[in-house]
Amino acid sequence: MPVLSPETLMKLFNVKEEDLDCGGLKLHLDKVFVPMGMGKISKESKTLPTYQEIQTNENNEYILGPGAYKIRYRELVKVPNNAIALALPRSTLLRMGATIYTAVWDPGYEGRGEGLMVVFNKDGIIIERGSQIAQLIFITLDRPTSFIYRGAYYRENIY
Ligand SMILES: O=c1ccn([C@H]2C[C@H](O)[C@@H](COP(=O)(O)OP(=O)(O)OP(=O)(O)O)O2)c(=O)[nH]1
Repeated sequence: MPVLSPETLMKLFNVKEEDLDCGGLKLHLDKVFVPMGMGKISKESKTLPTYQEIQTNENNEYILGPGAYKIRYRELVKVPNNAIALALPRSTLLRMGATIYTAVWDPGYEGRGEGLMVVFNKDGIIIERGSQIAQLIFITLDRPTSFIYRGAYYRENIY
C-alpha cells in the first residue's frame, strides 16, 4: 500500500517543508521518562508503571545512560481514518547506539504519541530537547475501515 509522500503530508497536515523528512513527518523529542515499577497486561485490563520525568541540564540537553526510557514526541498528530503510521528512528540515533521502538499508530488516533527509546551505548547519549529523533511514516489502507482508534490513548497528551 502506498506510503504518503512529503508533498501529500504537507497538504494533509498543513505543515511546512522543514517539518518533513524524505519519508514522513519529523518527530522531535519533547519529554523523557523512566518507567518505575512493573506494568501489567492481562486479558481484561492493563496497568502502566509509574514514570519519573527526566530533566534536561543547563544546556537543555538530556544526558541518557544505558537503559529504557519512555519518550514523548512534540508533534500533535492525527492519523487519517484510512491510514496507519509507524515512527522510525533517525539513523543518527542508531549510529549513536540507541533506538526507538514503535507500535502501530492506528487510523483515527489523535495525540502526542510516545515511544520506547533504548540506549545501548555503554557511555550513554546526549540529545538536545526539541531535536528530531524519528519520522512518522503514513501507510494508506487498501480500503476504508470502520476500525477507528478510540482507546485509552486517544487524545493523549493534548494540552
Ligand atoms: O509507538 C507507538 C504506537 C502507537 N502509539 C499511539 C497511537 C495508537 O493508536 C495508540 C494505541 O496504540 P495500541 O493500539 O498499540 O495500544 P494498546 O496497548 O493496544 O491500547 P488500546 O487498548 O487502547 O488499543 O498509541 C504511540 O503513541 N506510540
